Amino acid sequence: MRRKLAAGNWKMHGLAADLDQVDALSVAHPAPECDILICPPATLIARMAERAAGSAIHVGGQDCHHADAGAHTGEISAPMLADAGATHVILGHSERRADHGESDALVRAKAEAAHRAGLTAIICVGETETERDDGRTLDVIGTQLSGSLPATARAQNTVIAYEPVWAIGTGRTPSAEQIAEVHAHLRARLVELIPGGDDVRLLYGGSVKPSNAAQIFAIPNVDGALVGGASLKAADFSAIITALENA
Ligand SMILES: O=C[C@H](O)COP(=O)(O)O
Repeated sequence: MRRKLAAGNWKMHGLAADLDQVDALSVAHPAPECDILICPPATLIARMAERAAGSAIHVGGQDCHHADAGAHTGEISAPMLADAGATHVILGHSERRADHGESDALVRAKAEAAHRAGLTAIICVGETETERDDGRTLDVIGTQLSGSLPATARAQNTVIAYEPVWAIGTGRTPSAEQIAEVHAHLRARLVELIPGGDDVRLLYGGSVKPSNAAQIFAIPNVDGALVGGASLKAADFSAIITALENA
């Protein structure tokens, strides 16, 4: 039985005053029937981890370097994230793949670094609109998965997030059939690629909101969500968490 996961990605949003959201969520969900994770910008990780101590809320990073330490100005390593109180890290988000040219091989190296530091890697995959229109979605997703997944990946340290690039921040979502097709494909590939692949959690991400969460969580092989915009407001993220608990 895979425990569900509601993960919020704050992206480049959030100042100290926004840490109040953690208090609101921990009051609303003192003993949730799913895992709850917030990935704030790096500047807030340590303070958020302190704020979340004793609650059911986990804190994660949005990226890490593939090396544990070194002369890499501006970068943050996986051991640093763990030291700050993070338990998870998002890797290979399409915004990083697009903005920073991150390849599957680099994402894989980062995931290995995350595992060395004891972090759970949330590895993102997703097709562009052109790739979907060309009928290449499953090929693209399969290639990203096999290229980004390190040999160290197991259900205990790895989560896969399917995020169609065209659905991120757009208000558009794939049909239930389209999500089900991709998640079934990911599940089959995971079973082939790693021991215990059937137990790896698969998240959907891309314009998840309180109004569509229950419908998305009813889709087979959807074990939770990676939520962007709607995770910035505690009331909206709380409603999504509740939908996941009830799924
Ligand atoms: O990491 C989160 C995703 O990019 C989804 O973002 P969104 O919920 O704002 O569409």
